[in-house]
Amino acid sequence: MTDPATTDPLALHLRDHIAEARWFGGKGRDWRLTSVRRVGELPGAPDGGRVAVEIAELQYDDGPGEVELYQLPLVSYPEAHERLAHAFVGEWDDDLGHVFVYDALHDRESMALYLRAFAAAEDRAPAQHGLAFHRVGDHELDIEAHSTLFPGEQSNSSVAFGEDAMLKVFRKVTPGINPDIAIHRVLTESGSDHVAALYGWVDLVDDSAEGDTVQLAMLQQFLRTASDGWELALSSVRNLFTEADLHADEVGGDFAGEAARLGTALAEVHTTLAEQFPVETLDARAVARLGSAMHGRLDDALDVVPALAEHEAALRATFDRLAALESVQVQQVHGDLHLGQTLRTVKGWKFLDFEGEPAKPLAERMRPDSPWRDVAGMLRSFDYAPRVVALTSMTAEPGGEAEQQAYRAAEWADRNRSAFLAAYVEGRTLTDEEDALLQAYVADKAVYEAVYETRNRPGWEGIPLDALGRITHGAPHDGGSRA
Ligand SMILES: Nc1ncnc2c1ncn2[C@@H]1O[C@H](COP(=O)(O)OP(=O)(O)O)[C@@H](O)[C@H]1O
Ligand SMILES: O=P(O)(O)O[C@H]1O[C@H](CO)[C@@H](O[C@H]2O[C@H](CO)[C@@H](O)[C@H](O)[C@H]2O)[C@H](O)[C@H]1O
Repeated sequence: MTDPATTDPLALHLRDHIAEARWFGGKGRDWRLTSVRRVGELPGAPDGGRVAVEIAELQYDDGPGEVELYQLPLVSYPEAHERLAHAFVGEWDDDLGHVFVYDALHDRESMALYLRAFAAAEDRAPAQHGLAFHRVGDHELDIEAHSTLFPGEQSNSSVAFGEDAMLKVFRKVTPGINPDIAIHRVLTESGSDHVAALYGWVDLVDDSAEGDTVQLAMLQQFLRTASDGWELALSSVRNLFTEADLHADEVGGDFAGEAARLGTALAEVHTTLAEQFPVETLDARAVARLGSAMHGRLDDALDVVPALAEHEAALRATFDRLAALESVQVQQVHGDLHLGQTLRTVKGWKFLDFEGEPAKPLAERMRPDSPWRDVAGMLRSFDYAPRVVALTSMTAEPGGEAEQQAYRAAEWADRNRSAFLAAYVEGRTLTDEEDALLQAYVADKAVYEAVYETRNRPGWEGIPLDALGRITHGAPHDGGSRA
């Protein structure tokens, strides 16, 4: 196929735009832009311009024909706009004449069109211009609110509307149900206190998308005054580290109360998800497959992180213990939980980003899993927080500050893991089966992290590797509450 980037001016400019975008997940890989398709337009015209949603299809040439779709809302104006210079995509001729094209998420006029389209929509709204805007609940949107693009966008782009609402525009899109929208919707409609309420979403309704809807964006409550759980945990650790003579339970910034509240909140979310989505019992064969999947991930990880070999035998025994269980109950879970996916508000903890692991195919992300996967994700995060503070602040003197900090890091992690877990299970002791599941999920996550850190944050791989050293030597609170 001819690379459209060599012929079409839009594609030519989009290729560079995508390559440099922070949300583009294929950086460093060998890829081509195979098509760009205009799938819809926003009703209304800002300053004689047009806001259109383009879907770019990318093909990776370094793997077995992998294809990805990326969403680009673009605004075309007949004149250049200096205020949008930082969001400039390119200029070319199209049916509007000569146009100056910008990333619409940076443009208040364009984002106001989104807000108005939501305000005009009702649930199950018919598609307009290829896009269908849906509403949930009866929250009255502040349609005068100005938009502000969130700094530090990662896999997606989020825009706040004043203090009222937040639009998350999914960048990499896949035909089918988006778990973030589906789960937020169910939790909102069932009155859960532990998510930012869903106000609406946008679908692309398009025959050429092989009959499948593509979910493009979601609008939700903006938790303006909320604090990021990861940042709160880091500042609690810093407090501990500055009080050299005090223990974790004696310093002002002790996090254990918050950790316990997080445990309770997660248990409540799991209960609601179990009520609202199907719950299944995996039989012995399916459980064995769960164990095999963990072995398989370890096989792959060993190629990337040779240091894992030291823990291989013990890890395999941990996975075999899970694989030997007669049955396992599975349900809808978060799937990618860590402290960075939590926000503390005056009304308690909220969980964010129910997209699951972005690297997994969509169908797999909505597949029921054990709730212990989410618990394990949080336990790993409590291990990370003090290690990250120590890594970024310690002076590595043997026998000096470094050793003392390592000791205190372990103390902080133990205290908060225990508080979280005890609250999650309401103080009871884990059964043998639960312990086997939790140990296996914690180990599986740490193996994943060893690969993630090796690829993304060299210097941090010691965090999961040290944890694996402890886990495989039976440390009590790294993955269980029974010892
Ligand atoms: N409803 C909300 N209100 C306020 N801030 C939010 C809200 N949802 C997410 N955020 C902030 O935006 C950041 C990115 O959100 P997230 O859902 O994790 O997006 P992404 O998929 O891009 O990672 C979060 O770290 C959080 O700080
Ligand atoms: O935020 P994502 O859902 O894309 O998750 C990826 O990035 C995370 C890092 O931001 C990574 O999480 C790991 O590091 C965190 C500290 O930065 C720590 O709290 C987590 O426990 C640890 O797993 C996550 O693994 C990766 O998938």
